[in-house]
Amino acid sequence: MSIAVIGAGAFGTALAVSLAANGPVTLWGRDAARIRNNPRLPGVTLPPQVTPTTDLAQAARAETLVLALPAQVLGGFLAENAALLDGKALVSAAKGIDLTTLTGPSQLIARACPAATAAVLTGPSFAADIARGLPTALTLACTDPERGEALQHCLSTPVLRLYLSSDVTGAELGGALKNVIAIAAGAAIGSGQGDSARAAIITRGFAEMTRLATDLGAEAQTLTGLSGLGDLTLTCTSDQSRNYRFGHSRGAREDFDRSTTVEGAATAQAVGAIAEKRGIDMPIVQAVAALVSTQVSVEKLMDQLLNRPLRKE
Ligand SMILES: NC(=O)C1=CN([C@@H]2O[C@H](COP(=O)(O)OP(=O)(O)OC[C@H]3O[C@@H](n4cnc5c(N)ncnc54)[C@H](O)[C@@H]3O)[C@@H](O)[C@H]2O)C=CC1
Ligand SMILES: O=C(CO)COP(=O)(O)O
Repeated sequence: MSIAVIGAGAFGTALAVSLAANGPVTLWGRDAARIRNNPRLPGVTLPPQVTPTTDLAQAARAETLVLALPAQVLGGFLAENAALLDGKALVSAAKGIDLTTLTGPSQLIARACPAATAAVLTGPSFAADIARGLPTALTLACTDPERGEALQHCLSTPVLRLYLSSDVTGAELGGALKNVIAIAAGAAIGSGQGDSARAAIITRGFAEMTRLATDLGAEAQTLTGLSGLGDLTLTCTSDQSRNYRFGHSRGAREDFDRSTTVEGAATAQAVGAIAEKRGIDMPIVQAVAALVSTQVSVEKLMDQLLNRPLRKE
């Protein structure tokens, strides 16, 4: 199966470098100079098996396209390039919910490219770790069992181990929601609330993730896997996470580079809107939505969370 990675940011570049262990890979990006020398992934050079290109038609000749674009640009990109992409196997690596349509990557693919096979690649994985060839386990979710298995095999490498799931909704919601909770965890640590408060945010955040995902048709078990609890743990506890660092900067009242991709910010607002519509209690997500869209302080939001009525676990 020929492979192209679409999007030459940190994650797309890391995936292309890793997948080169299996054979040739095309890496598409908008800027030729930045594809070869990605400022978001310093020190990483493309192996000869990776062919960089700015020609989307050339990249789209591959049978399998891994879409490594930010969640908020994915819908527009798919709509604009549907003629080239429809009918392919489209594997989204984006972790977010689209703020315009309030849907995840698989629905964006289905809407723009109805003849495509949609799959989701998600789970605990920092681009820098993957690019360095460190061992990583991910979830590959696809509703079609045969195509899912074929993708699992073609996208696994000796150090990148993919576990197959048919629960696309659960897998993509786990990846999207953990970013929101990571912002909350970072904010708690940045504002000096301590490690115990972070553990409470991770645990109660996981309860919120499961509540929403199961309401939307996901299996609860998926949330306990790599794409849910696995990625939540990684992202809430590592300085490598941009979502965590963004939350930390808000808590510590420090500056943050606004050009950084922080998927949890828009996703908090999207999920807040979904939760409100469906009457689902998601106080941590709503607090993060307020944090990213207003000037409210982390301390005030913490007070609001702590002053909620006591309840059963
Ligand atoms: N960096 C990481 O460690 C991981 C990232 N991801 C996910 O991968 C997705 C991409 O993230 P990163 O690569 O890290 O972000 P990034 O900020 O490093 O790169 C984003 C890339 O998208 C391109 N881009 C932006 N708008 C575009 C458009 N309209 N058309 C075409 N290209 C466009 C940019 O030029 C850039 O190359 C996100 O959803 C993220 O959550 C998933 C796992 C790990
Ligand atoms: O998704 C990731 C790790 O699994 C990367 O997290 P950040 O986007 O917060 O850096």
